[in-house]
Amino acid sequence: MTEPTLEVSSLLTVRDVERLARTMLPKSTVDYFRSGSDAEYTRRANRGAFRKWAIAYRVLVDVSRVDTRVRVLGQELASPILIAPTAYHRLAHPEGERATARAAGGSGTLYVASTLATTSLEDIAATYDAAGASAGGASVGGASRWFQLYVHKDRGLTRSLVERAEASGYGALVVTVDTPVLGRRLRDVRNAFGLPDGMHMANLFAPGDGIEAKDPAFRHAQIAARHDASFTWHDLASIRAWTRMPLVLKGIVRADDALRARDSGVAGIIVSNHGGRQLDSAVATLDALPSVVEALGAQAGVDVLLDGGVRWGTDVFKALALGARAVLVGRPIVWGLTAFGEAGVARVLDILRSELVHAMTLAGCPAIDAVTRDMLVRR
Ligand SMILES: Cc1cc2nc3c(=O)[nH]c(=O)nc-3n(C[C@H](O)[C@H](O)[C@H](O)COP(=O)(O)O)c2cc1C
Ligand SMILES: CC(C)CC(=O)C(=O)O
Repeated sequence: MTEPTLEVSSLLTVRDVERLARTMLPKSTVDYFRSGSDAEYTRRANRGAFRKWAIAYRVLVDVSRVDTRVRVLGQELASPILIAPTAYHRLAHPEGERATARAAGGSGTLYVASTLATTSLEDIAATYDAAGASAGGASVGGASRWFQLYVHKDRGLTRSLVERAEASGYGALVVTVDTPVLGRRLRDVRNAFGLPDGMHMANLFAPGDGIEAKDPAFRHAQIAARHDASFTWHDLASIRAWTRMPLVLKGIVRADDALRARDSGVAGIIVSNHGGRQLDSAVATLDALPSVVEALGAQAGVDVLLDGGVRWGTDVFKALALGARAVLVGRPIVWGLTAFGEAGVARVLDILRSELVHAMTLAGCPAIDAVTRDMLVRR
């Protein structure tokens, strides 16, 4: 890892942040963060889908004040831009998830902590809340941090993760449903990607656990082999029985699955294809969004979120116009963390938020409920 030579304020776009971060990391880490699976059609398609829409802006609207507040799972958030769960933040920066949690908590941004964090979920929770408290309490109380769950074959382990998340006051449980097995990221295979010595999956193993000692550079391919590929809609009921946290399903791209999720009593779904890292040739998330939103209807009681390829404020605008309640960003956060730690994550959030405000201002939309379907035309 090398030190950046730029000031954080000189980074004007998410693209600038990524460009800098990629010069600072070993190749195998850049490859892990960046890659999609196989031919990477879906990773690219996620971006391409945003380019297919143009904004038919409105004029002569009072946009002297623009309000980006939204309600997600009944909670008011200052902005519809959330942090997607991503693994292994200590690969990006020595402070890892703690730096991400401080940036998120300090700005009141909703942070979804990963099962595969390199910091324990208890530590992330405490760090997030402390940052929220010192920033004026905007995010105290835990509702603005959610925990992402990978369902393991070991039901006892899975259940203990859920119980620990509940005990730590996480506001929702995000069950990732697109990873029964790991997508084939060719660069990771070729690089024999694994965690370096001294870094571990803090929610799953304690340092010095027999399992880690046997294989210190525990390959993440082996980790995903511990996921329960037999997990079905039917088994979701057992997770519901373990916790009072609302459930969110992450990785839905079909209308019928969205309806099934609603019928299973989930509070939210994330239209996601894992950033193009799982099934290659999977439909781009922005392309999948309208059918999901239409199937659920306006009074669905299920909040629809989206991730995948969000890199500009105008991308956020487009996803909201097509019916998403909010969006999550994955890689941009990891690049920000690499470049400047906590300040880098804060910078990425700030760039996207100000770009969204700018887009809403120029489009004649003073509040999120003005960002409607008719604001877009197909290119
Ligand atoms: C490096 C990396 C690690 C990820 N780790 C997880 C994870 O642990 N759990 C999960 O549900 N999704 C994980 N994802 C998927 C993200 O939550 C999200 O769906 C995706 O990154 C969104 O696309 P974007 O990176 O284009 O914003 C990961 C993605 C990346 C790039
Ligand atoms: C080991 C993987 C399941 C972690 C992950 O979600 C990812 O790298 O996309």
